[in-house]
Amino acid sequence: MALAGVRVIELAGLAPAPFCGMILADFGAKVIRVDRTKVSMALDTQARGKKSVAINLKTPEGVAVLKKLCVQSDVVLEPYRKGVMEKLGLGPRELLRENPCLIYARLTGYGQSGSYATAAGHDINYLAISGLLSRLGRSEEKPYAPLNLVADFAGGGLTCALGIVLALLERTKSGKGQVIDASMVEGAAYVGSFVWKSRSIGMWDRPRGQNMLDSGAPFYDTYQTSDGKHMAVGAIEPQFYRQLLKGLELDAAELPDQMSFSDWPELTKIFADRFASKSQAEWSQIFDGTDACVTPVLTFEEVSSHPHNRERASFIEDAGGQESPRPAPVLSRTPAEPGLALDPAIGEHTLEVLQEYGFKRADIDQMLAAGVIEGHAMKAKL
Ligand SMILES: CCCCCCCCCCCC[C@H](C)C(=O)SCCNC(=O)CCNC(=O)[C@H](O)C(C)(C)COP(=O)(O)OP(=O)(O)OC[C@H]1O[C@@H](n2cnc3c(N)ncnc32)[C@H](O)[C@@H]1OP(=O)(O)O
Repeated sequence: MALAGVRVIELAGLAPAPFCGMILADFGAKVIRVDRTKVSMALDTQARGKKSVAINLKTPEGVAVLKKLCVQSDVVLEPYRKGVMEKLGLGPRELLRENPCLIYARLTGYGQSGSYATAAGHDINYLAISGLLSRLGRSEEKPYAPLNLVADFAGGGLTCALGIVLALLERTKSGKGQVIDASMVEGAAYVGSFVWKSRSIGMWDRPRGQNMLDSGAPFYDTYQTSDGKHMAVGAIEPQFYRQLLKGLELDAAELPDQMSFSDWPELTKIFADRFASKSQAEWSQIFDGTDACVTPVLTFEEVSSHPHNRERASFIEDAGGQESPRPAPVLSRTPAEPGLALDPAIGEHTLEVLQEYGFKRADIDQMLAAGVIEGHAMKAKL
């Protein structure tokens, strides 16, 4: 796998950093998640392929253990508020001094500088400050955050993973590590570059929810079918739009022009009436195999059995029978090989990992007894 041999220490976090760690693990890195002690359940639902060690960082011994793990690794991924790692004596200055090859990734909402740097926040706040949230939502409605996908995952975890991979690549030339300041505000804004930069061609001149790609256009929206399901329509280009009209059995000559903004609400009603006349399965049969850019809106229960997804094996099942998406993209020679085992319990690999990193068994036992670290026992308590 592409990242085989890369050792990552991931400090347990809420959602973006765990996703970043899972991407690295999916593509072959050895990712060790550092959990707290005395917690009964991991909140990390993105733990595929990771190992878990439980360390109490409120003890000097615990901090020393983490330091030893970090300086022997390639990457440290930390999801805390600015200043937390410095307070522990584990800031980038300290760790890079001991291991100049270390890549130190800091994944936060607001970044390491600026007046919001130490403020608490979540995806919706970062999205708001990026400007993007103001553009999301339907006409005459308040801004609407599309789950926590944009800032936490696209602008956060994924962008941070890109930063880590870039730093690993650069390190092959310079031999040096570096610090990655991954701000979810900036990551989200960057993911939104198209929106920013396509203002120059008038793509977003109209209010929220009245533009081509924000549910303003009748040919780029979802429609309810007679069985209460939905179809997604993305027929932008004229040749595809013609096929949409053909499938809907509508005559272009009797309709307003596709790009007549003022007629979009009327056209949307016409399309809505048509879609409401047949079931999702009937519309799928009509549009499958055409270039009308019309597809059924599938539920999570339906995706893996859809022929296209099934043919590509786009979804995988873990040992507990839970389905999830296969890692993307697919690399031809060194594809990801996602672990299918159940997610690690907290501290499941403490002993194994510490021994691998050079700790003596007697020292491990002494730290276990003192509550500095926790091991397998936690699994039984879950
Ligand atoms: C009813 C509630 C149920 C909750 C269920 C949750 C289910 C998951 C839901 C996922 C929702 C995802 C949402 C939508 C998101 O947007 S997640 C993104 C959140 N934002 C970020 O990650 C940005 C960066 N992080 C932060 O800004 C902050 O960490 C935070 C998220 C605001 C949380 O702040 P806060 O809890 O005060 O923590 P921090 O200031 O980071 O400090 C962490 C403290 O914990 C300590 N710590 C860490 N590891 C250990 C350890 N192993 N052992 C002992 N202590 C540990 C650190 O030392 C630090 O302590 P201290 O410096 O405060 O004394």
